[in-house]
Amino acid sequence: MALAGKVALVTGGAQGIGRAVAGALLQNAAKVSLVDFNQEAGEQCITCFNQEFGSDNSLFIQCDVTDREKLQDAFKRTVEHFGKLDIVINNAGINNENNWVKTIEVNLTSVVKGTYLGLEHMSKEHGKQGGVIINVSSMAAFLHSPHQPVYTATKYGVVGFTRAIAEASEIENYGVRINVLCPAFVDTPLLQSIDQEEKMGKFYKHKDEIKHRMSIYGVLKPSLIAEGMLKIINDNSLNGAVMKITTSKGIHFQSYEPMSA
Ligand SMILES: NC(=O)C1=CN([C@@H]2O[C@H](COP(=O)(O)OP(=O)(O)OC[C@H]3O[C@@H](n4cnc5c(N)ncnc54)[C@H](O)[C@@H]3O)[C@@H](O)[C@H]2O)C=CC1
Ligand SMILES: CCCCCC(=O)/C=C/[C@H]1C=CC(=O)[C@@H]1CCCCCCC(=O)O
Repeated sequence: MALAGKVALVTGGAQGIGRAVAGALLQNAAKVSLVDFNQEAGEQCITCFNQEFGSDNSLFIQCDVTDREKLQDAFKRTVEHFGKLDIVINNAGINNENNWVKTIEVNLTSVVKGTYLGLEHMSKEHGKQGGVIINVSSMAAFLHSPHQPVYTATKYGVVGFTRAIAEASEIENYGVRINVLCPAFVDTPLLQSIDQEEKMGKFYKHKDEIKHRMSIYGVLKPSLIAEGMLKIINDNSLNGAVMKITTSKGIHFQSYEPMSA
């Protein structure tokens, strides 16, 4: 998919990985709708994007992705503002083992809802033109963290859901490619949650073990994750792909044995 003129909706787009991929999309002449519940970060981000890329190419919508009606409205407002939708990046995520119900709601339930909303606005079954959806998981889906069991579960779930709905999209000819991206540790504010007992709960005592893993595996730059996302968007052959991004191997893909009878 050529990016110029394309419209992308990015959840969690106000900071971290979401902001990085939004900036990369704007640099390639796409238009972006940032859906984030952090009003201050969203306004600050949009101010920067408007200065760098012009005020007609970015939109900030304050929205908690766990509020289904507000998320549905965010998609509707994005299409009303830009006239169409081509790319959805379900990126918003948290690390909160203390409030693990919320973690499931943000990291998994909202990714499912965002995927279905993306299909509503892009799928040929709804008379639309097709598009691309990227769901953000984690390398925790391959190297589980004993100190983040629910975070790990949500990221496993995002991989499984994405692979399944991608095959459904192919079978039903939705015209929408759906892929999942699994980064290792990335240098974003999310990592601050490791030092927050209110987020880590009873696993807080293991924070130094997580930091030790970070020292072993390294910490990636958000720009590399954005590079991986653009690769997925630009490669029309990718559907149901599981992209992994690590310090040791860079951007690569998980391979799976064909399903046996
Ligand atoms: N930072 C890391 O080491 C890694 C992050 N990831 C995943 O990447 C994604 C992005 O994470 P980061 O950029 O690192 O985090 P971040 O905390 O820097 O940014 C996340 C953004 O999502 C927003 N957000 C959180 N909950 C929301 C909600 N309920 N509604 C709307 N917006 C909400 C936040 O306001 C923030 O702007 C997440 O899914 C995370 O699990 C995956 C692997 C590693
Ligand atoms: C800690 C809060 C933010 C969580 C970010 C995240 O998703 C972390 C994932 C890590 C959890 C357990 C792990 O060890 C995950 C990283 C695994 C990296 C594996 C790299 C392997 C390699 O380089 O070959």
